[in-house]
Amino acid sequence: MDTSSPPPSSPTRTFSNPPNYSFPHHRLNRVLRNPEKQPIVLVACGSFSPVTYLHLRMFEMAVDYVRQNTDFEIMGGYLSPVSDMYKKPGLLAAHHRVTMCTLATEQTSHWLMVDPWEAFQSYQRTAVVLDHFDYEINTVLGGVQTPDGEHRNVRVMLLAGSDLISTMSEPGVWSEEDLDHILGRYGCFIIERAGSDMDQATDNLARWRHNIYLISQLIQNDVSSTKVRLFLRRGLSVRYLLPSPVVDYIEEHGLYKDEGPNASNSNYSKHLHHKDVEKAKAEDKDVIALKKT
Ligand SMILES: Nc1ncnc2c1ncn2[C@@H]1O[C@H](COP(=O)(O)OP(=O)(O)OP(=O)(O)O)[C@@H](O)[C@H]1O
Ligand SMILES: O=C(O)c1ccc[n+]([C@@H]2O[C@H](COP(=O)([O-])O)[C@@H](O)[C@H]2O)c1
Repeated sequence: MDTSSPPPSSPTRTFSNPPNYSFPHHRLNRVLRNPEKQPIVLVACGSFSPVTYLHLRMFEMAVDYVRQNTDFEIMGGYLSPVSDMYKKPGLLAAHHRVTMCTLATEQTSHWLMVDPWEAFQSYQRTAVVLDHFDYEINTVLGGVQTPDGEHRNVRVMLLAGSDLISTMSEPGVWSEEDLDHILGRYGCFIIERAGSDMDQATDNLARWRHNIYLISQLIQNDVSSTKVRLFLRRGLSVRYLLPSPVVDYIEEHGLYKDEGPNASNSNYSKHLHHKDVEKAKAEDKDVIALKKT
């Protein structure tokens, strides 16, 4: 890794903030431990309906990978739950998803944060979300410092599962310009996901290979929010699949007892990925299996 390469400059976009919004940075490390390293921040975009231990584990896997294989230093990590306007089936209202992510990060982690910026407004493309982080961290906060007080810009990087990255090769889901922005300018860490071939997922993204870091799952975990929602609908326990405060919150508020507001939403077809079709098929199989019990 060439740490002398210039960090991405702040974008020229203007951003619309939700009412009463302030960028969370209470756990952002503002001083590099090692001045030779390039400071980065990890951003995971997704539905988080609900957040699971696997979503949190993705960050820990990235920490180990970064320490062992790169010249980066991680200054912070963020979950960025998607807007209600994404209208994906099973997508619970943003305030519940943000609260669950906040419970999970504040009560089980010392360094992860939740940014509600995209959740509480109209749908924002991932390229715009990453620009928002770049703007807040490098332009508004002024980046970070070395132990000697030298300024450094922080590189924002996407953290995603291999199912999400494989949608980047599917026609009509992501714009070419946005892919170049996300993978060319920022870069990403991809966590292997059961049922999603990592090499196939990145085959068509070869021109950005230098900015794509593939992380194998050494302990396989195929928990998904879809399966958790299915269990909850069937009255099955999800304890120890999700952080306890999240399970308690779901129980207290009686969440996920039905299929949710977007169950048969045809508008979502714009975003309907191959992986969702596969998941829907798997869910059908699981329902049949559960009915037999
Ligand atoms: N088991 C997993 N292995 C690797 N990555 C995962 C896993 N579960 C989720 N992710 C990643 O976490 C991010 C957020 O995912 P998301 O909220 O869509 O979770 P999900 O479990 O895939 O949800 P759903 O089942 O509702 O589609 C995405 O980048 C996704 O690829
Ligand atoms: O920016 C895009 O064009 C784009 C296209 C498809 C998906 N995304 C983002 O990827 C995430 C996918 O979440 P999910 O739950 O559908 O796996 C979510 O944060 C979306 O906003 C983003």
